[in-house]
Amino acid sequence: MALDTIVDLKNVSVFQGDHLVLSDVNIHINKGDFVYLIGKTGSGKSSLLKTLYGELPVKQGEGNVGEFDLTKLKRKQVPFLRRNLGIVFQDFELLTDRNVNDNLLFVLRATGWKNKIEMAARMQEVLDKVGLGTKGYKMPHELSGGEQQRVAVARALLNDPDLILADEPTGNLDPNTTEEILNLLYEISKNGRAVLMATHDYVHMKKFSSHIIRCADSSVQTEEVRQGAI
Ligand SMILES: Nc1ncnc2c1ncn2[C@@H]1O[C@H](COP(=O)(O)OP(=O)(O)OP(=O)(O)O)[C@@H](O)[C@H]1O
Repeated sequence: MALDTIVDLKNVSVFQGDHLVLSDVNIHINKGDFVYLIGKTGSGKSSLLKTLYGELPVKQGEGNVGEFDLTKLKRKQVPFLRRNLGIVFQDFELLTDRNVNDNLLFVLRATGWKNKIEMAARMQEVLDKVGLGTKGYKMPHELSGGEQQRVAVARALLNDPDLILADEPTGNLDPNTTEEILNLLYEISKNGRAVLMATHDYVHMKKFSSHIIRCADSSVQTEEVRQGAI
């Protein structure tokens, strides 16, 4: 794979059980790319993301995410794949019984960090990056939806992933907050990572030049889009 390649799928079929969701999927994502994943409800967006984070196996075709060959991925390797990814969901999925710092600490510990000073420094770094440098002591319920999603983005950045996968990350947010989160994800992609984001939000999509992957009729098409072109 070329050095800048983060995702490379060739003729991949995506199954949910025996049900063929997508066939002949060809996708190439490089460092710096900000890619929207669109398509009607049930067209296979989440299934495609699940394939990329090792939740659904690649049984047909060839697939690589970073250094990982998805066709050869064993169950026990999935956590290592996920350490190289940041995943953000629509409903934030923060642990509600602990504050922001402890949410981040939980992930650091689960991914092998041991040194307390290094962990504290990394947590501060990612919170600063999402503009929540002073809110580490807050409980999730003390934060707005947009702030909670920023925490989820901070959490996704902890292990400095090459690829952020976001499944409708702005689905529960108002338009202004949506724009803030999109700006944040866009900026992250421009710092040498890639972002693949499933969305139904066609309005905000116009704001960025980016690539689009469209799921329809059991297949995907890739399009390039310029500002205002949709
Ligand atoms: N766990 C599952 N078992 C079996 N079939 C599933 C499962 N999850 C999804 N499917 C089916 O796979 C197809 C694709 O679903 P998927 O969730 O990937 O679509 P989506 O584009 O993400 O939809 P949405 O926009 O509603 O999130 C649908 O037909 C759905 O019914």
